[in-house]
Amino acid sequence: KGLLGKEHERTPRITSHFSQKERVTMKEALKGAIQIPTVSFSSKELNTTALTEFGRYIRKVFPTVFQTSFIQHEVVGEYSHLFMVRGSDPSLQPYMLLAHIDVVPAPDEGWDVPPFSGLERDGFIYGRGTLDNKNSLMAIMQALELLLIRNYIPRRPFFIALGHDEEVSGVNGAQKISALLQARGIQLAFIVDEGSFILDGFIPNLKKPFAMISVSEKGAMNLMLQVNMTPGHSSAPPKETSIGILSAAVSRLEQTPMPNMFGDGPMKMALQKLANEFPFPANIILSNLWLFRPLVSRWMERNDITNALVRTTTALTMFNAGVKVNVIPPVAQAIVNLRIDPAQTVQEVLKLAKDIVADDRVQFQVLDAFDPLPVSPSDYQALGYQLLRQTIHSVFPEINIVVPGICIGNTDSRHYTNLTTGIYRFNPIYLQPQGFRSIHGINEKISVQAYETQVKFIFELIQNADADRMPAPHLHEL
Ligand SMILES: CCCCCCCC/C=C\CCCCCCCC(=O)N[C@@H](CCCCN)C(=O)O
Ligand SMILES: [Zn+2]
Ligand SMILES: [Zn+2]
Repeated sequence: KGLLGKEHERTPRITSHFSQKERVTMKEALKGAIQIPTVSFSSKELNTTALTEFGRYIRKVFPTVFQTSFIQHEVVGEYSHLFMVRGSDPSLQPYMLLAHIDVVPAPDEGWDVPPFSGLERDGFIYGRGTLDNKNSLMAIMQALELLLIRNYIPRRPFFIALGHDEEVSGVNGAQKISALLQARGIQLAFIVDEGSFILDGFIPNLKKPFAMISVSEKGAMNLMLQVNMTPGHSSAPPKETSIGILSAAVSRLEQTPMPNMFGDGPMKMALQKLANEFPFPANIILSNLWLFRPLVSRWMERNDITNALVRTTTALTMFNAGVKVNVIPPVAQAIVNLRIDPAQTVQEVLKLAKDIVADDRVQFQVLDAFDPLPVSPSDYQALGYQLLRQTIHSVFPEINIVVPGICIGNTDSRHYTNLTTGIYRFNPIYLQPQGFRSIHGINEKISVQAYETQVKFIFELIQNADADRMPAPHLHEL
C-alpha cells in the first residue's frame, strides 16, 4: 500500500529556488559538518567520538528528515546511517544515494586555514571533507530536508546510505548496510555515489569541461614484499643486504609499468564521444580509434591522471627496515599499492608483479585485494545513467558532453554489487587538476556557489527520478 493510502498520488514539481536565509543555513550546516573531525586513521583507528557527534549533528540540522513519518532511519555498524524514504508508489523500484562520513587525516602543515575549521575565505569553504565527501552527504540530506519542508512527497522509494569507514574499507559501514538490505530482499534500480566530476582542464587541448559518470572502478591490491637476511655486524657487511635486495625489487616494479590496457572499455567510448571537441588533427585521430589506437594509448600515458585511466598503476607507499645504525637488518618490508585496470584481475597483476621482480629471495604477501568492478550500463535504457545525464543538462546547461568513464579510486559503492547492476559515480561539481590534488591533500575546498549547486542537483535528481518516463535524449547526443 502506498503512503497514507495515496497510491500513485504525486505532488507537483517544485522549483529549486532557495531563499537567502536557506542559502545561509545550508552553507553554515556544511561548515559545521567539516568542523567534526571524523577521521579514519586505519581500520582499527577511527575517531568514534567524532562519529557519534556527527550522528547528533545531522539530527540537529536536518530535523524534518528525522521527523517525517514516511522516512525510516536506522544506525548500522554503530556509526553509519541508513534512511529509507518510502515513496508514494511502492511499485517503483527504489534507488540509493551514497556518501561517507569519514575523512582522511589532515595535519595542519601546508593548509591556508586549519583543516577542521570550516572557515570561509573568498567565497570558498575550506576543510577536509569539502570535496571528499561531506559535500555529497550534506547536499543529499539538505536537498531532502528542503523538499520535505516544501511538502514534497517522493513517488519512487529511495535509500540514503551514509557509511562511516569508507576511507579504510567500508567493511563496518557500507558492507553491513548492503548485507542488511540483501537480507530484506531489496534490489535497487541504481546507486549514485562519489567518484567522478565535471572535469575541467584534465586533457591537454580540450578546453571545454565535460561530465564524466564513472560506470566502473579499478580494482586494488596491497602487496607486501619482504626480504629476510641473517643479521650481523655492519663492519663486515655481506655483498647484499635485505634493504638492497628489496630496494632493487621495488625499483624494478616502479620502473616497469604494467601493460597499457586502453582498448574497448568505457575510456574508449569516452574519448570517442569527446572527439569532436578537440581541434584538428586530434578530432580525426580520436574518431578513428580502429586505426590510431596505439597512438592514443601512448598519448594517454603522458600525464599521471590519464595514465591511471589506461593501466594498472603501481605506487610504492611504505618501506620499513633496519633496527639500529650498526646492525645488518634482518628484515626489510615494503608495501606496494596497485590499482587494477578493469581489463585485468588480481591474479594476473600478481603474476606480472612477481615476473617483474624475478627474485626468489623476495617473498610476496597479498594483504588485501579485489578485482575491478563490473561496468554498469550507460545506454538509453539505463535509468540511473540517464537520470544523471538529464539532471546534468538541466542544472549545468553549459555542459553538453556527458561521458561514461572509470573511477581511479575506490568507493563504498563497490560493496553494493549484490543489489544492483547500475552503479554510477558522479559528483555534480567542477573539478580542475588543482582541486583533484587537494583531495586527500592540502587546502581541500569548495565554493559556496558549487555547494549550493550540488544541493540543487540532488533536489532536481530526486524529482527527476519520480517522473513517468525515461529521460529523453539530449539534442546534442541525437
Ligand atoms: C579522459 C578523461 C580524463 C579524466 C581525468 C580523471 C580525473 C579523476 C577525477 C576524479 C577522481 C577522484 C577519485 C575520488 C574517489 C576516491 C575515493 C577514495 O579516496 N577512496 C579510497 C578508498 C580507500 C579504501 C581502503 N582500501 C581510495 O581509493 O584510496
Ligand atoms: Zn570519498
Ligand atoms: Zn577519500
